[in-house]
Amino acid sequence: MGTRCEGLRDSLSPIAYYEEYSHFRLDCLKIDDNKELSMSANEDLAKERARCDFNVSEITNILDGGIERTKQRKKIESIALSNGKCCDVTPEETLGPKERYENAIRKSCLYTKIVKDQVLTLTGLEVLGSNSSVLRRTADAFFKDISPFLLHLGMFVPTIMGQGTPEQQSYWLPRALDFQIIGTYAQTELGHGTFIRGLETTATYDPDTEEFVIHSPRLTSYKWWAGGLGKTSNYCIVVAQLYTQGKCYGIHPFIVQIRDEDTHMPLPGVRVGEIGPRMGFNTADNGFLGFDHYRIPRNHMLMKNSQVLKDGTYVKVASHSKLTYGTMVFVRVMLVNEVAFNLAKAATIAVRYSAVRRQSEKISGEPEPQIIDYVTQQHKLFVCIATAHALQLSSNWLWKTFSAVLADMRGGNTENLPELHALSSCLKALSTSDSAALIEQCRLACGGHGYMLSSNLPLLYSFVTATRTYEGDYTVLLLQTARFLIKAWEQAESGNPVTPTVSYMEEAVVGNKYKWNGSAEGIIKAAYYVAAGKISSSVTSIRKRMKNGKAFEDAWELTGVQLVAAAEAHCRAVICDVYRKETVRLTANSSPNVKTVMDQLNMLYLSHWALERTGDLLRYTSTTEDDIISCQQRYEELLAAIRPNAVGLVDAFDFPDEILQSTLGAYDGRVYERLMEEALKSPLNAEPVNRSFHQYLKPLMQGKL
Ligand SMILES: CCCCCCCC/C=C\CCCCCCCCCCCCC/C=C/C(=O)SCCNC(=O)CCNC(=O)[C@H](O)C(C)(C)COP(=O)(O)OP(=O)(O)OC[C@H]1O[C@@H](n2cnc3c(N)ncnc32)[C@H](O)[C@@H]1OP(=O)(O)O
Ligand SMILES: Cc1cc2nc3c(=O)[nH]c(=O)nc-3n(C[C@H](O)[C@H](O)[C@H](O)COP(=O)(O)OP(=O)(O)OC[C@H]3O[C@@H](n4cnc5c(N)ncnc54)[C@H](O)[C@@H]3O)c2cc1C
Repeated sequence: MGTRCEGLRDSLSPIAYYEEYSHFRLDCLKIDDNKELSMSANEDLAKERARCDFNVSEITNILDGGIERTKQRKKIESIALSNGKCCDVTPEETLGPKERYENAIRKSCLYTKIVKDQVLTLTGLEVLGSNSSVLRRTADAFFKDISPFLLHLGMFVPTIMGQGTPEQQSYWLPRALDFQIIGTYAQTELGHGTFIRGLETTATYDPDTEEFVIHSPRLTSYKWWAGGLGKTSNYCIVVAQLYTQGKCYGIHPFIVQIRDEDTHMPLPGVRVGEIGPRMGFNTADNGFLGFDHYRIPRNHMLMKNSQVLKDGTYVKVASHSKLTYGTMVFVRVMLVNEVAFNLAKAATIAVRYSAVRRQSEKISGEPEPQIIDYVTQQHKLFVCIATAHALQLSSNWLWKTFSAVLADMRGGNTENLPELHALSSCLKALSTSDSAALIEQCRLACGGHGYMLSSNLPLLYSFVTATRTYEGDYTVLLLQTARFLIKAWEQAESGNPVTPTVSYMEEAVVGNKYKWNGSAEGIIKAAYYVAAGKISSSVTSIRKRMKNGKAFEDAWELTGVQLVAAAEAHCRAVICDVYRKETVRLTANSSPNVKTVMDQLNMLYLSHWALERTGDLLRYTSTTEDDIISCQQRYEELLAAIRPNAVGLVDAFDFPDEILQSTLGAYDGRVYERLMEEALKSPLNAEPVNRSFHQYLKPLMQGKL
């Protein structure tokens, strides 16, 4: 049998090998008819569902944005899931890097075809319309890691939409949306990611040929990181320093063809490849890209915000200098939704597993309790459910804000752009950071089994932790928000009006201390006072340092730790506020039990953060130790109140098993059976004896090495 397994690899292509391989590995181990692998659902989970006291689909509808949207989502999911072979026969994580990439391309094409042929035609939807989050969610039934097409839809297409003229859009968008070309977004270089004004790739206009010459002058100017760049894309957005008539006009976006549309060979003057193994994103062929005096037509510069005329004259069209950064703002807004979705998956896995898993003894001799009955476990898990709600509702609110500012800008009004930039920066920073930390908390809450890739928690973590870095690093984005906050504080101090999200400053600049009251509104107000206190302390530090002779830039830099904390506190207060208001608004017509459980989750989130920040509350408000004690007591009561509904709450996220892709989190709770089934798929189990025994172990053990 072992010989049959070993011989097969040589005779088949890698993918065929892996598909074939899985069919007989069970007979290699002779356990394909193992009677112990029960097919019945877990009884504990069934009991949990029976004790849930609210209507699960009501909360599903709230999270989806209404009953009609739930229906639409389910329709799209069922079309996609019933077509095509969603899941891998062999887990993708057991494949080698090349096979894994090839498999990801196979699945991306399969999914794209299903979407194009069936979802779009049947439902009349647009790929990037209001249902993009549903397409993104459904895609997870096909990919455990990342599709190499993510950057095409996530950044290449949005950049053309946001930065191209109407003519450019009508030329490029139909080809891109029909997947006749596949693109990515190459901005970051080996030497610079954060400081984009320092990018080194040049685009020099040549009026004689009406072309731009794209060039990478040195190693550090090589583009680095773009997803789908290594092997998949034949076009990309390249962000480069624009030179015309001997002058540099700063960074601008260009559409650059990098591979032949027929042969897919890199074009002369283009050096492109994949950057090598990474902590995650291993199926996304993140790439490098360099140019040797590579020429592109003049009209491949995206010219909505500024233009280079045929004679080389530079014309600025946009009224705001930072509109070139528009794609980043758009993606930051999208990412809040993205991480809320991934956190909801992790919470579903960990809560269901915690209802199935029994461990230790609470009382000697008694049956082992479900681990979800330990209050410490509830403390780890329920905040994850609450945070997923908080981020989902904040993301919907941010999207509305983004759309309103975009509409204003279409009419030439960029007045609200700074506030949008400050908001999207801090919400991106905090949502990605919180989600990464809480997904890791879910993994830890699942003990040893959480460490299995088949639980899907490590993959979720490796994906989400990257979101904290890409599209603007956490610290860097909070410092951007801090710039806005400090200016707003100075405006409030001098009695000038400030924008809505910082209106709390008008009251706080007077210097009153806020008296704690444990209501939801009271905690939110206290959170705003903490933010105001931290902003005020930062302003004082900067002024003191400047008084002592420091230049503003140095004083700012030396106050950096406080500024980041101030921006974090501001953003936390905004999330608390939005989460509260949206919960009240969205449950106004809900049944009483739905209202109650949504309110409990909301209060849990607010109390959790009050307790996490007791030092700040004691410092910046009139909160007393007794107030903290009663807040702690309320928090523990909430854990107990939520406990019976915990499984119902994660069921309300409504993830089909195909999307969750987790041995620990499946709806039926057959955790141990699934763990064994997945273990048996390990390539190492395809043969009873591995050849390394004969090559190395046996000679070592017999002293013949
Ligand atoms: C159909 C088939 C399907 C197939 C299968 C596919 C599966 C998918 C399915 C569906 C998909 C649907 C789509 C879903 C999308 C989901 C999400 C998408 C995920 C995409 C993955 C992305 C991967 C990663 C990509 C990247 O990382 S790209 C690179 C990003 N890089 C950065 O973010 C760099 C960060 N740096 C900066 O932003 C800036 O340099 C800076 C830090 C802001 C500093 O800039 P600088 O010019 O130096 O400014 P300052 O001097 O600091 O400030 C001056 C001034 O400007 C203001 N400012 C700065 N930025 C902005 C801005 N953006 N807007 C407005 N104003 C800005 C700043 O506040 C200052 O103002 P003041 O002077 O007034 O203070
Ligand atoms: C998985 C993944 C996918 C990516 N995909 C893409 C893509 O498709 N296209 C693309 O163009 N790019 C992509 N990137 C690159 C990404 O946008 C950058 O890595 C990110 O913007 C951070 O920049 P950096 O790597 O230069 O970090 P750095 O800026 O070098 O940061 C390193 C450290 O320095 C600190 N730091 C930097 N500047 C300051 C400052 N002013 N003040 C205080 N601290 C500072 C940071 O906080 C951080 O701790 C991707 C990255 C990853 C990890």
